[in-house]
Amino acid sequence: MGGGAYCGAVTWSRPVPLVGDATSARERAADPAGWRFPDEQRAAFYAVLGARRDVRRFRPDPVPDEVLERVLAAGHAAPSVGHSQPWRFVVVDDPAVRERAAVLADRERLAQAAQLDEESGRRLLDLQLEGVREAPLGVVVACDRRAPAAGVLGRATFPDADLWSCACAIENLWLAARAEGLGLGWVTLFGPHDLAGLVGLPEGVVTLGWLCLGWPDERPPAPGLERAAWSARLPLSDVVVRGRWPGGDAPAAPRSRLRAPDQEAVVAARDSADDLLAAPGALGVLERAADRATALGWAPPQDGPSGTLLLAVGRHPVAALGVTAYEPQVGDDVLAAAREGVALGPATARAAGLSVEVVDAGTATGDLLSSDPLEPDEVDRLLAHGRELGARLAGLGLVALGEVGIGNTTPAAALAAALLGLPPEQAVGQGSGSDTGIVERKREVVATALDRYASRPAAGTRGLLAALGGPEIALLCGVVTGAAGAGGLVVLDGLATGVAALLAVEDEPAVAAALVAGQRSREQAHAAVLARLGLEPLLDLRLRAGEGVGACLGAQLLVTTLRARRSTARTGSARLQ
Ligand SMILES: Cc1cc2ncn([C@H]3O[C@H](COP(=O)(O)O)[C@@H](O)[C@H]3O)c2cc1C
Ligand SMILES: O=C(O)c1cccnc1
Repeated sequence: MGGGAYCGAVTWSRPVPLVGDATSARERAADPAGWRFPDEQRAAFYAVLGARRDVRRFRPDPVPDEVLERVLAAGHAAPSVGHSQPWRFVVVDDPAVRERAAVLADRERLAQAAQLDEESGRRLLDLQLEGVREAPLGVVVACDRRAPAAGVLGRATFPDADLWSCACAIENLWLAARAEGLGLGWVTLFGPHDLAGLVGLPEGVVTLGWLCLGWPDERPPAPGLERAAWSARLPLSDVVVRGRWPGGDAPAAPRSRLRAPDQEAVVAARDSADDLLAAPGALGVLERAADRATALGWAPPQDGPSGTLLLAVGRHPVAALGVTAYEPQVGDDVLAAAREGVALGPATARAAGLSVEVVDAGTATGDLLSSDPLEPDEVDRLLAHGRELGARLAGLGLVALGEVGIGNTTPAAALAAALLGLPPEQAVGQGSGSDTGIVERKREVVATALDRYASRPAAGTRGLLAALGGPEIALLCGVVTGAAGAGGLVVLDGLATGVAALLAVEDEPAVAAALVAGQRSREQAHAAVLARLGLEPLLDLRLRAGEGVGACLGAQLLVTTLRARRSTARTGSARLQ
C-alpha cells in the first residue's frame, strides 16, 4: 500500500478518450434518450422527410456548385454494407447526353405501357416523365459490384446488400435536395444496360437509375402517383407486424423453459466495467466472458475453490472398430487415476483452484456403426442425472466440463456433423493421436451412422443422443442445462463438451448465456461447433487432452480476470494521497 492514506476528497477520474465516444456508462444510464437532437431540429428533420417528393418538372436555372456538392456529400454519407461505399455518382450536365437519356426513357415508357392493360397504360403515359430533359443535371447512380461479395463484411450472406447501400445513398441525396429546395426525381424507366452504356459504365458496375436534379417547377404537397390516384400511402399499421408474419402457421410455442439473464443485469455488468480505470475493451475476449459471468451474478470467492471440474467418463464399443489409437482399457486407467486426483484433468483442476467431481456415465450399448449407441430411456436417465448434477454444482461456483472416453471423438464428430450439416471429412479429427488409417475408418463409421440417422425422422436432442451420442456426452448435455437453469456459469473444454453444450442450446436456447468457451482444441470440428454457439475461445493452445484440461485453464484465466477487476481502481473512488 506504500504507506499512503486514503483521502475521501481525491478520487480517480474517468479516462476520457480523446477519440471516439467520450460518454460514460453512467451518463448513458442516467439519460438513455440523451442522444436525441433538440426538439426544433427533430421537427425540421421530420418535416423534410415528410415533404420529400419525386419531382418531375424543373426550371432551367443552374444549380450552384456548392449546393450540388452538399447534396452529393449527403449521398456519400449514407450507410453501406461493411462500409464498402459502393456508390458512384455520374453527374451529367451535357444537354446532348440528357437528351439521349430522355429518348431511352421515352422508348421504355412506350414499351412498358404496351404491356399494361389499357387503363393502366394510359395512366402511365399521362405521368410526367419530362424531367430527364428539363432538369439541368442528371445523376446516374451506379454500384461498383466488382469487389467479391465474400470480401465485404455483411455481403457474404446478403450479396445484394451493396445495391441496398446505393439505395440508401439515393434517399440521402433526395432528402438533402429537398432540404436545399431542390427537386429530385428517380427515373428507372430505362433498360439498365442502355443507361449504363450511355455513361460508359464498365462491366461489373451497374446502375440504379437516373436522378433528375434541379430547381423544381412544381412544389407538390403530396406524391404525384397518389394525386394521380395510382396508389395511396398505406396506414402504418398495414406495414408493421409485431414479432411474426401474421397468418400462416400458428407461432411455434417457445420451447425454452429457461430465461436468459435479465437484460438489465447484462447492461449493468457492462456499465460496471465502464467505471474501471481501464480502456473499454482492454481485456478483449476475456472482457466478454467476464461480463457474462457478472451478468449471471457470479463472482469468484476471495479464496477457496472457485468451482468444480465435472469429469464425465464413458465407454464406447465403437472403440473396438479401429477408430482410436488406444485400447479401451486406457480409459479405465484414466478413470482410476481421476478418482485418485492424479489424472491430467483433475490435476489441472486443482492447480487452477477447482474441486473435482468424477462421474462414471456408463457404457454405450451400441457400436454406432450398426446400431444406436444409446437407448432413448438411457438418454433420459443420463440427461436427468446430468441436470441434477449441474444444478447442484452451479451452487458451488463455476462448472468446468471435462470428459474421458476412449473412442469418443467419433460420436462427438458424428453429432457435430449432424448438428452443423458438415460432411464427415470436415467433422472427423485426429482424436487423441490417430493416424490416417484410423481417421479414414472414423470417417466411414461417421458416414454410416449419419446415414442410419438420416433414414429415420429427426427427433431432437434426445433422438440425436440416442442415435449418435455416448453416455458422457448425454450426461454433460444434462449438466449444461441443469447448471444454466440454476443460474450457473459453465466453462467448456474440447469437442465433446462443445457438442453437449450445443445440444443443450438446441433444446433450450437460453442456455447459451451461461456458456464460456475455455479453449479451441485441435479437434477439427471444434471451431465450427464454437462458431455455431457464437463463442470465442479464451485460449487456443492446440490442446488435445480432453479431461477438461482446457476448461480448467480457461476458468483459471477467467477467475484471474474477475479478481483483477474487483481490485482495479474505479473512477470516482477514493485514491491514495
Ligand atoms: C491416456 C489418455 C488419456 C486421455 N484423457 C483424455 N483423453 C481424450 O482422448 C479420448 C478421445 O480420443 P479418441 O477418440 O481418439 O480415443 C477421450 O478419452 C478424451 O478425453 C485421453 C486419451 C488418452 C490416450
Ligand atoms: O479436442 C478435444 O476435445 C479432444 C481431442 C483429442 C482427444 N480428446 C479430446
